[in-house]
Amino acid sequence: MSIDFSKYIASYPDFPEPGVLFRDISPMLENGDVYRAATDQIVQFAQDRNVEMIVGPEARGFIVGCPVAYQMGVGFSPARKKNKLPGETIEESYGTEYSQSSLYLRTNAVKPGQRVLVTDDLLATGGTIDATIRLVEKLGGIVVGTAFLIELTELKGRDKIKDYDFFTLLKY
Ligand SMILES: O=P(O)(O)OC[C@H]1O[C@H](OP(=O)(O)OP(=O)(O)O)[C@H](O)[C@@H]1O
Ligand SMILES: Nc1ncnc2[nH]cnc12
Repeated sequence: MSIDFSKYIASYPDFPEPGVLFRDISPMLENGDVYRAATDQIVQFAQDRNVEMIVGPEARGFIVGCPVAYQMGVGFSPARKKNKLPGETIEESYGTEYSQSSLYLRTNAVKPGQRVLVTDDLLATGGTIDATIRLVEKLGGIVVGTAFLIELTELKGRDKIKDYDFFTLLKY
């Protein structure tokens, strides 16, 4: 059965601030068959690249990366916002369509030479995923792929990650 995934994305103008058309993945997550089918496509992409570890940024990167990690039997490490991760961490700052922030990763999250998939729900300006990739590479990980549910093509986030293999389910 082929699924029209676009039917499971809700669009909200002027959220969280004027001028932003927010693409919400909640309807996709709320339908078990659709969430699983979307996850399966990313699992296939990751298996083709012999992924050994997954890293995703807070918060929606967890929603995409964790079921893929579970299905593949590999680890998942969260890249988190300020004051969320205890212990020794590394930091990268970044900007997005509507925020300026930093992400942190545990220094033990990734082993040097490990093949890492970086996941998020949506690629917009690419600031978030670029910071996540920099964190992984600082630890010596090899980013063998980036995977999203949605790419907002007008915001040209792909330009920031053109050196990396890329998967997206949907484009707007
Ligand atoms: O490509 P970019 O311009 O960086 O934008 C994409 C990022 O923005 C959203 O996260 P947000 O910062 O809203 O955090 P959240 O997942 O905690 O809601 C989204 O989930 C991506 O992580
Ligand atoms: N337009 C958008 N919709 C949903 N999440 C986003 N993150 C950044 N831009 C977004």
